[in-house]
Amino acid sequence: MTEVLRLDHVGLRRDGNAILSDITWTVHANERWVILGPNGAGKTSLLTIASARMHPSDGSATILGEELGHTDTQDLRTRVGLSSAALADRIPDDETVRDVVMTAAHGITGRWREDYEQIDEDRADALLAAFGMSGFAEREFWTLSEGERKRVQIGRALMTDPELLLLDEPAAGLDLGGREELLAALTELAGDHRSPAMVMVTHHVEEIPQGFTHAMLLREGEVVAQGPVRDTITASHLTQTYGMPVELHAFGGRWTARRG
Ligand SMILES: Nc1ncnc2c1ncn2[C@@H]1O[C@H](COP(=O)(O)OP(=O)(O)OP(=O)(O)O)[C@@H](O)[C@H]1O
Repeated sequence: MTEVLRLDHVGLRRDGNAILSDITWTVHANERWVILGPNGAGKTSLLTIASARMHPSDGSATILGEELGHTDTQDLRTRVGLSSAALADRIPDDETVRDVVMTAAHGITGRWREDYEQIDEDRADALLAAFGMSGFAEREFWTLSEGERKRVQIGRALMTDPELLLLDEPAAGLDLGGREELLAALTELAGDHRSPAMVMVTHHVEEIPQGFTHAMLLREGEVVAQGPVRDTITASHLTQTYGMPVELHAFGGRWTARRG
């Protein structure tokens, strides 16, 4: 299966601190990864490298066959879909929902004088429909609820038909109903063979959608465990990752965790 992402001994340093250390990781086209780890473990930093928005300090990162540092990252970024709080914060308040999705075609937030074709508008509308947001296309983004915003952001991340989809805490801030709806949408996306490779960061094993195939556990910038989801999401690995005894239960293809 095609390799979409390969990190070889990647390290990241800021102000003399190691944020990521010796990360070696490969993602293939048919894989759906979940990344878990405590606050500050380096999850967002890892996605920032995987989305070609930051270069590693050590090692090499190859995204869709292009090695960072030896390629035009502007082009590469349009081939990687990213949904993150940092990106959502850059969306102007008065941007319409359709434009939030459509402007991803130009890799920007905030519609200005770019040219869009009917096909762009049709794709944006189809993505909004796929995430149950058809009736919201003309609304201003700021008027949406947190759950509605999250769904629009994932639609936006898919606008360029990316080969790699990165979701940073897509269920953060959602209520129970909103979370379950989003998980259903992600489960459907994960199960569709036309979907891109997916990597999702989350804080909760409860938020791992069914159909996710692989997991990585990070602690203090280092990999504690990675591999097929059933071998990786274990009580013993979570105990190591969070530095406290963790009790893990599986029920109907979903997990739940608490202090053991
Ligand atoms: N530009 C920067 N300069 C200095 N330190 C940074 C920078 N960016 C991130 N860090 C630090 O790197 C560490 C990892 O941050 P990162 O956001 O990747 O973690 P995370 O696992 O996503 O955390 P959270 O779960 O809280 O979102 C943190 O200690 C953070 O303070």
